[in-house]
Amino acid sequence: MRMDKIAVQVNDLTVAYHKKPVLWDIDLEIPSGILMGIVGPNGAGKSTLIKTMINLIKPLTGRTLFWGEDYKVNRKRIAYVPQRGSVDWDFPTNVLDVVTMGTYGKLGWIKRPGKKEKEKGIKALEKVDMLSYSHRQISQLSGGQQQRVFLARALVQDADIYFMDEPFQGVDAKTEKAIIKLLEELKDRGKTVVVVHHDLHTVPEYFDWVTLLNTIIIDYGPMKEAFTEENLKKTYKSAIDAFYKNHEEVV
Ligand SMILES: Nc1ncnc2c1ncn2[C@@H]1O[C@H](COP(=O)(O)OP(=O)(O)OP(=O)(O)O)[C@@H](O)[C@H]1O
Repeated sequence: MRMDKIAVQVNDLTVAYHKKPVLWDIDLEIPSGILMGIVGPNGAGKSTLIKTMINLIKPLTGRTLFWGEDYKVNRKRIAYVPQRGSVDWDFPTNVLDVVTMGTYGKLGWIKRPGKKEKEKGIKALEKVDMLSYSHRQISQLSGGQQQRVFLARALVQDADIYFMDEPFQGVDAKTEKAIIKLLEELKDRGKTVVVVHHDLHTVPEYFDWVTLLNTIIIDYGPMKEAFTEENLKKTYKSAIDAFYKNHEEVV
């Protein structure tokens, strides 16, 4: 694969919490311009993988390169939408402010968002159908609305790579459709989109690449090649075994 076609390169990445490895010797190459799902059972290390790639967690070994360079060099080109549950929604701020704050990556820390940034924020809110909530406190939003606000915030950043940790969690079917449409639009504009996803049924429909993770990488690649029954069995085997062990008395 040519270097300029690879957006992200992960080498020998091992991560542990309290000395217990949760990611083991991860090697992964993500080409530019794909829409990729990361799947695996609960606790497989999906969120940890994304967070480690973008320097939020320090690995024991290994590193991640973006377009062949360190994360720090490319910080402004990388957007991250965390899991909704990991954010303090009681923070006293309104929807438009949260969204315009997404432009900080471009503004630097000192400058406050001005008229131009506000206009960008409004456009993004319009795109996710949340404009009428722009002055609402973020504590007064439903789960699906929070998710849309986060998406708008990522959109104003106008990054080249988007990492999203379970963007469909707790949203209704209509919002899910709207989000997937946006992700496809990003891809059509040449962006790289990486999404932690839970629902195996929708994986082939939503994404064109998939990574199967369970502490180690089981496989990754184009959907047809990687999303096979055998790979799925390998990925979920320990989870299935654990389920039957816990339910021995009832099965
Ligand atoms: N801050 C932390 N301290 C200690 N252990 C952690 C921490 N964060 C995650 N873990 C553990 O690391 C493992 C991987 O967690 P991670 O959240 O990356 O998995 P995941 O695949 O995203 O899970 P899920 O699908 O349930 O969200 C789990 O066993 C989890 O309990």
